[in-house]
This record gives sequence, structure tokens and C-alpha cells, in this order.
Amino acid sequence: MPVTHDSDVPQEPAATGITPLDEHRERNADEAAVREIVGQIQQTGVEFVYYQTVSLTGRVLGKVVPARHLHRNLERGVNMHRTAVADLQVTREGALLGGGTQAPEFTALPDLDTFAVLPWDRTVARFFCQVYEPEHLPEVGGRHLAHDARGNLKRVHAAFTERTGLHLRTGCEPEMSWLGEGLKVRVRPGSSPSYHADCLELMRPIYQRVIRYAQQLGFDMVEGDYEDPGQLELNWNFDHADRTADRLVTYRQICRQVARELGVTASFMPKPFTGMMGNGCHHNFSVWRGEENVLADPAVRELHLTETGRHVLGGVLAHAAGSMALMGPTVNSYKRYWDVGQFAPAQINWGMDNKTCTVRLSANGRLECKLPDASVNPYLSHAALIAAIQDGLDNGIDPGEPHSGDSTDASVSKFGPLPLTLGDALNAFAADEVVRSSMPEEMAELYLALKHDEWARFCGAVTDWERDMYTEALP
Ligand SMILES: NC(=O)CC[C@H](N)C(=O)O
Repeated sequence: MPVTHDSDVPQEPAATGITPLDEHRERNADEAAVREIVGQIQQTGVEFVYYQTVSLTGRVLGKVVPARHLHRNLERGVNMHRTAVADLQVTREGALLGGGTQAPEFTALPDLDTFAVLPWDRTVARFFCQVYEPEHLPEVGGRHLAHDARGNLKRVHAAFTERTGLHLRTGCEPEMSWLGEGLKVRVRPGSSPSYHADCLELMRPIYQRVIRYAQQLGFDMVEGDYEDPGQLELNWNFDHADRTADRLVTYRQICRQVARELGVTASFMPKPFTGMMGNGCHHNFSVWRGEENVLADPAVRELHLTETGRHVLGGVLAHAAGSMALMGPTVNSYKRYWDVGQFAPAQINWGMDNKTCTVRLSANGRLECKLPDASVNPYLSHAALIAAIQDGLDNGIDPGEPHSGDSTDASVSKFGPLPLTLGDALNAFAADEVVRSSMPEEMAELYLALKHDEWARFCGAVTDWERDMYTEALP
């Protein structure tokens, strides 16, 4: 069943009630929590605070404010211009996105539980914020900003928990490419340096700093390895999906910081090189009722799914095509699926520990969705997963039988084909009412405008591949 968002329902006159911004301000007045933060600021010598929000494409936006204004910022937040959330102000056809330059600013209020001191400069701390319409606007003032993907995930997740008593826990596995002086490796044709300890050694200064910084920011780092040339995957423990999404965004910030320190480039581009593995960001997920994982029966050892687990999986598969534009959000994302044999899926199916499938039952109680890549906005991908799971549970969707063997062959899926260009994925998203309902309609429209623009720019761009292919100069 589609989710309802407060920016989709008719506006209440502000005078009749407390706005969501008022409620957030009330939470920020929690004396014990504020005292704890002030204590940390004083003890650590924090002088500056970043108030961060996340744009629709997953970029971190922020303002820096001297720490002595903390109390004012907890109450009044910071303002930024709403076009920043849209990431793009004017489409190639001249349409203004995010309201255009004349639109009012938004108000971002910090979430107390996201306070953290930056390990690379302990005079700086950060908060993640939720975003509201400014209070001075008639009728909408104090409401959630429809384009705030982070706040939206919290609301979609809370509504799911309220309806079902369940919550989603996830672990993301971002892969990434490190480029720069001294990082090149040469491999024999047809071979891969995956898991090679010598290559991992080459990356020692990088992984050491990333893991240390992440641990200091509260990540429970668990393991990492070298994959294709220049590619690292460093994982941390799974958690409530809202926290995992914040961590993925923070992880990308950590990596970019390490890259600046070491004079190299950290890239989360989904598919930097043809013939080499792409940068996936598989989402491992499980569904919990309190401390009970409802995907598995603890008494059964062999790989299996409970009936509820089958419906969860069925929902995710049924909406795989519709959610693709969120899981693979860039033009480049789709190169990852086309370049076969590189461990990225190309069909909508599932398998028991089968890495060629869209969803892999990777352990009892844990499903792994392999669609997302490292450029994903985790707030959008997680909200889409929740909407798909809800639909699977509501309608008892059957996932069918697990696929065995290599699924990159052309077998037809009961859930239809996976859209394999950004353009097709956007059409599938536009047509999938359930996935679309994972965000307010205004956000869905902005996302479609933004991404159609990206697709159109790509379709109109002449590439090196075309020059190689078509600039024949035969005598
Ligand atoms: N570790 C792996 O399974 C490789 C995943 C692969 N890099 C991807 O793009 O999804």
C-alpha cells in the first residue's frame, strides 16, 4: 500500500497546530542530551560545528557555525537555499528546479543523536539535520521540506514500524576506486588481484586511515579487502537502516578526507573502467520484530527463508525494476550491469548464495540486494526497499524458486526485465506506484526532472567510443 506523506495531504492552517518543526525543536530542548553535547564540546575543544543536510543525489551540504552559537542553532537551525537540495538549478531545457533562485530558503534543524567530533580535526564537529519549510511562510511554514530525503527515510521507516511492528536493519558494502601516484598494479591478462595481500599492502596507508577515522566516528568496522585494481571494500556492522544510511554518507566523507590527506583520488563512480569490476554498494538487509529476525527460523541450519521472509523477498523483486532508478542513479551506473562476468546482476531473480542474482540469500536471516552502486543516495534506496517490503507483506508476493547457476544468461524473469539504461529505469520508476510512494510526490517529480535531464545530456553527448567506432577514414 502506498505511503502518505504530509506534504501530499491538504495543508492545515499553521495556527491550528504544532508543526513538525515545533516538535523537532521540542526534542532539541532535551536538557540531558544537550548537556552531554556541551560537555563534549568543552572537553574536546570543539570551536566549529557543521550543520549538514543531504541533497537528492546524496551529496552532503552544510554550513559552519562557531560552536558558541550551539543553543541558538538547536532551536532555530540554519538556513540554506533550496536549490542546493535539487543539485541542479536549470535543466538543459531551461526549467528551474527546486523553485529557482527566487524561492525561499529552507530551515535545517540538527538531530541531537548525530553529534560527532571529526577525528581529523577535533576542533570541528558535525550534526545531520532534518529540513523544514521556513516558519515565515504562510500555510506551509514549519512543515517537512518535501525534498529532504534523509527526513523522509525516517518517516517512511517509522510509519512501516507503526503499521507492522517490524523494522529494517541493513549493512551497506560500498566499493570504491582509489586513483593516484603509486597505486597502479599490473595484472596478467585474464586474472584479477582480488584478495591479493600484496595489493592490500599497497593500500595500507589508505585503509588504516579510513578504518581509524570510521571507528572514531562510531562505526563498528568488521573487514575489508582488495578487489579489482585500485578497488577497496571496507565493511562495518549492520544496524537500523536509518543509522546505516547516515553512516554510508559519512563513510564517503571519510574517504574523501583521506584522499585529500594522501594526495590521491577517492572515487565512488559506479563503473570507472570497462572490463573491470564496478563499484557496487550491495544492501544486506533483514527485517526484525524487536530482537527477532523474521526472515529465518533459528532452529533450521540449512539456507532457508520463513514464509514472511519469502514475502519480503517477493516485494523486493516485484519492485526491483521500479526501484532501479534509485539503486543505480547515474548514467554510468548501468555500465556496471552490462559488463557481464563482473559480479553485478542483469536479471530480476534470486538465488541461494549466488552472486549473479539480483537478490542473494547470503546467510540465514540475511538477504543481499545487489542492485545499488556506490553512487546511491542511501536514504532513497532504503525508503524504496521499505515500500517494496511493505507491498510484499501486504500482498503475500511469492518470489518464485531460487535461480541456480549463472543468471547472466537471457532467462526470462517472472518479474520482467531489469531496466538497463537510466532512461528506462526512470520510466519504470515513474510507473511504479509503490516505489514512488516511498517519497512525497513533489520529491518524485523533482527526482524525475533532475535525472531525465542527466539522461538527455548523456544522449546528446558524443563520446570517445563513438569516435573510435565511426570516424572511419578509409582510403
Ligand atoms: N564483491 C563482489 O561481490 C563484487 C561486486 C561487484 N563489484 C559489483 O559491482 O556489484
